[in-house]
Amino acid sequence: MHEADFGVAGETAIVTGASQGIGRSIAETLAAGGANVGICSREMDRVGPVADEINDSDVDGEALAVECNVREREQVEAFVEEVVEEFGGLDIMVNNAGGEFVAPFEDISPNGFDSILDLNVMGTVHGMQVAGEHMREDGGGKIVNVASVNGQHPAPNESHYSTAKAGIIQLTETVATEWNDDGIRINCVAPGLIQTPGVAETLGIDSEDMPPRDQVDRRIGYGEDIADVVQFLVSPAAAFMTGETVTVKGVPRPGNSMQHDLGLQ
Ligand SMILES: CCC/C=C/C(=O)SCCNC(=O)CCNC(=O)[C@H](O)C(C)(C)COP(=O)([O-])OP(=O)([O-])OC[C@H]1O[C@@H](n2cnc3c(N)ncnc32)[C@H](O)[C@@H]1OP(=O)([O-])[O-]
Ligand SMILES: NC(=O)C1=CN([C@@H]2O[C@H](COP(=O)(O)OP(=O)(O)OC[C@H]3O[C@@H](n4cnc5c(N)ncnc54)[C@H](OP(=O)(O)O)[C@@H]3O)[C@@H](O)[C@H]2O)C=CC1
Repeated sequence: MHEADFGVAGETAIVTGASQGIGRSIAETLAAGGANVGICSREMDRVGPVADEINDSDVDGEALAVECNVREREQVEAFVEEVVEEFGGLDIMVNNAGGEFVAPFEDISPNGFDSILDLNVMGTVHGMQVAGEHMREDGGGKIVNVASVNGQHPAPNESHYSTAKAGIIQLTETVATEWNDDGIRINCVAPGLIQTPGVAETLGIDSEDMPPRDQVDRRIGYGEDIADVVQFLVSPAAAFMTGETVTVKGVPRPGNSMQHDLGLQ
């Protein structure tokens, strides 16, 4: 009888942008599943306590925090190297670090547009290329990129971010075909609106009284909604999936976008 295997125990994973929000949920979930996790953010003061909390808990996975700005190639190289040395390899790379500001297209300067492309697209390119090199040497691995429903549907006032996230979806599909022979599976997750500190700051919304996770409608997402899907994508259960983008957005609505969810569209 076939039994599905969603396990990650004993694997080594990297999660970028894990001091809070979705990245933190992914790191905690993989560590609870028994994976060792290397996590980064731009500030050790913010990401260090997340690793401490994982290491002080009773989960099987260990955590290593490293200060790393994913926009800086050399920092990504040093981060990945440190994790490989600490845990003896690299099986899973989750390119989660990303972000934006909200502004009409005509008000976004070339430098402003470029900063969002650099953070989201080039941050992912650095993570994929640096991790990919280690994975090729080790005979394979799994990569998950974090895009957004905004890369799939129009989202007014987020032209730079939507362009970047659409790019991440295409990057996933294309490189998955190139690296298939190296045993590297690459997939993407496209979250709908997820309650995180970043969203609270960017959109000024918080959701103290969210319905429980088993309710799909009338709520925005939890970080764990994304983390569970990421764990599936890097597990043996997803062995026949590569180059895919999995949308995780609760109840589908016409013109689904974050603005729509917020009643702004
Ligand atoms: C629906 C939303 C869902 C949310 C999803 C999330 O991802 S939530 C996650 C939310 N959390 C995060 O996003 C956290 C991560 N955020 C970051 O890393 C950075 O804040 C950054 C990448 C957004 C900018 O990085 P950086 O160091 O390069 O910043 P910098 O200060 O050097 O500015 C560069 C250029 O951008 C311009 N500009 C900036 N703001 C605005 C604005 N509001 N308006 C117009 N323009 C703006 C600025 O003027 C400058 O252009 P200029 O004047 O030289 O022509
Ligand atoms: N929340 C949502 O509704 C959605 C989010 N997403 C995507 O999910 C991902 C996570 O979003 P969310 O959790 O909401 O974001 P948050 O802003 O809450 O968290 C972002 C994380 O990324 C880190 N980070 C930001 N910039 C960098 C950088 N240059 N280098 C390294 N780390 C960085 C931050 O750490 P620090 O500040 O300490 O550096 C923080 O840990 C992003 O890619 C986002 O675009 C997609 C769709 C919806």
